[in-house]
Amino acid sequence: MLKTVEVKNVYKRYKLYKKKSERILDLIMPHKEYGEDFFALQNVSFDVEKGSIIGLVGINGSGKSTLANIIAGVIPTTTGEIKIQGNVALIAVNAGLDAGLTGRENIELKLLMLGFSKKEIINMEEEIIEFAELEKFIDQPVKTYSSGMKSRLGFSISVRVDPDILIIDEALSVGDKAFAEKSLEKMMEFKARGKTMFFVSHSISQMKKFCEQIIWLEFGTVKEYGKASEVLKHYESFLAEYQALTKTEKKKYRTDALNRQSLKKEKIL
Ligand SMILES: Nc1ncnc2c1ncn2[C@@H]1O[C@H](COP(=O)(O)OP(=O)(O)OP(=O)(O)O)[C@@H](O)[C@H]1O
Repeated sequence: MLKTVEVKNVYKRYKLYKKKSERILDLIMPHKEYGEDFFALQNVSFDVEKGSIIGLVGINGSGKSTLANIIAGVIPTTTGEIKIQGNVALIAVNAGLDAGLTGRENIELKLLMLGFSKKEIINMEEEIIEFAELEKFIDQPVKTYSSGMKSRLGFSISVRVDPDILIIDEALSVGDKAFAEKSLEKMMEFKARGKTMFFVSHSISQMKKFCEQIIWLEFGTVKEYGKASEVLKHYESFLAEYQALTKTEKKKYRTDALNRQSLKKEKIL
């Protein structure tokens, strides 16, 4: 089978600064290493076959959005390799929308950037506005939109553009139920057409309905990758155990993991 996404030994490091002055010092004197290294992703590797529907799960801060953004090319890796066959669209709240422009201007800008002609844009525009249910508001600045409206606009542009790989990051959780159902139908259509899709959500029931495989991230590393029914079963029992911890135990669990994410990786990076 053809691989559409290959992720190899990917690390993503963020610098955490205690004070603004530290950030500035780090910029002007990088050799002194101000700030603390924090690895949102550590040694992440996996392959995805064309037409797969992959769910990304993990508790808050486990690195799902970071990974989604890296696959979409929105942010770079620190080290590691990403190979993508085809074009990718990321749907996330606010992703790729310019808040100062109107909804219509955002549609036009995005389509122009993707290389569509003026004539094609005119044809696509009305369909996008209708699907997003934004008719009356389309000429208002995006900064006046609710998060549901932004998510509807982002979703509608991305699906109309018809990408080879579609990444949906929690986008459905902010819209209303009717739009979520309409979007799910659209995603089913994509699935039937053999597109590759990544789906980030905290909703296990949506994952069960939709995904064939699951990547479970835990504090920046891949804990499990495999058949959805199996990985979700393990993830659900982990969640039950985690939720049963006392507040202090939960805090310790998170602190220990966060400390592991801050360890120096000098040999690798
Ligand atoms: N720009 C940044 N600078 C510093 N740390 C960051 C930055 N972006 C993300 N992080 C950290 O990286 C880790 C992973 O974040 P990410 O948003 O990918 O997690 P997530 O699994 O999507 O979380 P959630 O389920 O809460 O959306 C978190 O600890 C987060 O605080």
